[in-house]
Amino acid sequence: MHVKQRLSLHRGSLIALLVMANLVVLANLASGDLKTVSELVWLDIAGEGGAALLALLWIGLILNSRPTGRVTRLLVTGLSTLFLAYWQDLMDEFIQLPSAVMWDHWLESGAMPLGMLLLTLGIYHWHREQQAISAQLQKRERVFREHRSLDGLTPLSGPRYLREQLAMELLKQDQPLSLVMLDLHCFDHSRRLLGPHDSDRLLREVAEVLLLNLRQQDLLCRYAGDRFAVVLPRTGRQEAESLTRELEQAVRHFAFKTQRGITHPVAIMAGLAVAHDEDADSLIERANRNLHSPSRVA
Ligand SMILES: Nc1nc2c(ncn2[C@@H]2O[C@H](COP(=O)(O)OP(=O)(O)OP(=O)(O)O)[C@@H](O)[C@H]2O)c(=O)[nH]1
Repeated sequence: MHVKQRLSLHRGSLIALLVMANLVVLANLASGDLKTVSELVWLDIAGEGGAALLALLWIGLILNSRPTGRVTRLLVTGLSTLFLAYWQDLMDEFIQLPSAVMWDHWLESGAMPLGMLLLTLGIYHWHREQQAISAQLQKRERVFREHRSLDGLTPLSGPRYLREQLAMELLKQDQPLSLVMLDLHCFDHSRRLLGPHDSDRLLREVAEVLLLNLRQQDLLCRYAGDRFAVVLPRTGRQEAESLTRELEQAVRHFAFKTQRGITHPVAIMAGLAVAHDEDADSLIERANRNLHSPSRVA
């Protein structure tokens, strides 16, 4: 989003600040007299004017980088109040107010602590918001790191994780467990036809299609190059066969588009193994073997 678009989201706050700043100028002009040039103290003008300008700059930076909401409101209101205190301080340098006028003291001395208080509240909530965001980022970073160490191409885990998860599921002896191996048909041919970029994207998109067609409890892993493995916990033969058919159909109906917009047909072969009394490696081996058997099930 452009700076202009972002600032337009906060148009109300900016207009309110402009109106307040103008009112302060008008109130000073209406109540006091302009000082002569010889009465001006340039160092004070530079210091107070600089502070007011910095407060404005901070408001601009916050409005440009933050979404609307409570934290932004607190920060901007606090900084605007501080700006008004400095602004009145600056007016004092140009306009002499009669000693009977008290509102300028209130504006200078009252607005400053109020602005600080609002700013502190805003920073406190900003800090909490940042903690929540950091916690989420850490989680994502961990997931990303784990996945990266297993498979750099798809957002899936690799064969090591598959074996670990299968071993865990196989411990639950009272529940049926199925494993489906899925292998892209003639992927070597596709890779040569499509080139490395499109064939990589094909693998990623097939992984997404498969994920979309799985249930919450299922686990999809990338077993090797163009081979995927699906762990189906609490699933017996009949249900596993029906899920396998659905996965095959989903991939067959997937119209992969090359970079040039041409549809490239995709098909997948499946091998299903229902767990008996065995370990993860033997289950994987049987599912792999069934990829090449006409019945695809054992
Ligand atoms: N683009 C890309 N290709 C890969 C990747 N990993 C493996 N491959 C390719 O996948 C192809 C797998 O070829 P094969 O094992 O012969 O499989 P296939 O061509 O599908 O043959 P069938 O399984 O018999 O249908 C090889 O050409 C590998 O180079 C990868 O990460 N990206």
